[in-house]
Amino acid sequence: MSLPVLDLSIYILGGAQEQRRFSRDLLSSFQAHGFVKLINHGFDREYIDELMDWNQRFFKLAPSTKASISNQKGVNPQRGYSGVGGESFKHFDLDGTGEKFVDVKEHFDQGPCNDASFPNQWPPETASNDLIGFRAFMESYFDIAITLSHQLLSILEIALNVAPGSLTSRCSLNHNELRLNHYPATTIEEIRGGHVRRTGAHTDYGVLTLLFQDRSGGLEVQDRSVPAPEVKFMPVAADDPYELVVNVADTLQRWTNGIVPAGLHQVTIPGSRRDEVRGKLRDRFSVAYFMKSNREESVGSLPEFVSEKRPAKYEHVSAIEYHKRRHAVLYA
Ligand SMILES: O=C(O)CCC(=O)C(=O)O
Ligand SMILES: [Fe+2]
Repeated sequence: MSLPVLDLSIYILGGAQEQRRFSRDLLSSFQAHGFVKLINHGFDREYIDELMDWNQRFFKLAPSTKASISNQKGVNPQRGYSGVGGESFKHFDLDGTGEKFVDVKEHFDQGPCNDASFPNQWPPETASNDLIGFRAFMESYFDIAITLSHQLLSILEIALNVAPGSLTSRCSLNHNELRLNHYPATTIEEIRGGHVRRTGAHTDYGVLTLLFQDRSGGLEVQDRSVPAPEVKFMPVAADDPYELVVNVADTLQRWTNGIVPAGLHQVTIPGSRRDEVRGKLRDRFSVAYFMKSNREESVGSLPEFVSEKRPAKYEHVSAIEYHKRRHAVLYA
């Protein structure tokens, strides 16, 4: 089975009927998989190539340069560089052994420009480190992704039959986050060995996540056709790095009172190599943009989605408090 691929230009250029159909298709893919793939999303190929190029250039920086902008470990939103082993999604320990896994990835996290509460940390840009223009590009990507994420959320409002702005107004401050991921080269043996992974199974905390991935493969989403309590995953094809992978995250699940559940996902051995017992895995790059709620907004069930038949499942807690609670587990 593969994820539905939707063409956003059908919505943008279409009439009312095409727009309604697109919004229904978006919602139904989210409900079936927690995920969808988009083409004609507005980012052209050169721009995505450039994004992936900056991603590679950032991680080629000297370890001491990356360390000079280290993220301060803790519950706050991440800013700057995190090295291998910084995170471990132990709480989604699906085999129930309670053992700690190390996620073999390094990442760079960025929040809104001029965020006084959680300021960004930028690497020095010099001719010798090949990074001149990094910050300007990353800030431009952050801004364009704001527009796209709002557009997708407003399309979902149509499908969910709620008033325009019911969801998007809760994201008006764009307290979003952008992450560059680098998974260093490893081996199949090491991952099969059990204590090393790329990214353990998890859901994202925000509203929607927009992801570009290179051609390496390894991203998997939960196969919801398999009944609980069993959890099985299916690979997300990685043959087209220009497709945008979009997934539902916790806040949207909570706001909609479980009507649009967050997509559980992980990064592991690529699907095409699932049957191999040994061999090298080349390094992998991805860029995740997390659309998030305004920090002080509640991430409890919204009244629009609560009824006598469907009582509220999610308590009212602010988005920033929710983020901190999830983060506390992440670094546990
Ligand atoms: O690298 C990927 O494809 C997924 C990354 C991811 O799940 C995340 O950064 O939250
Ligand atoms: Fe994720």
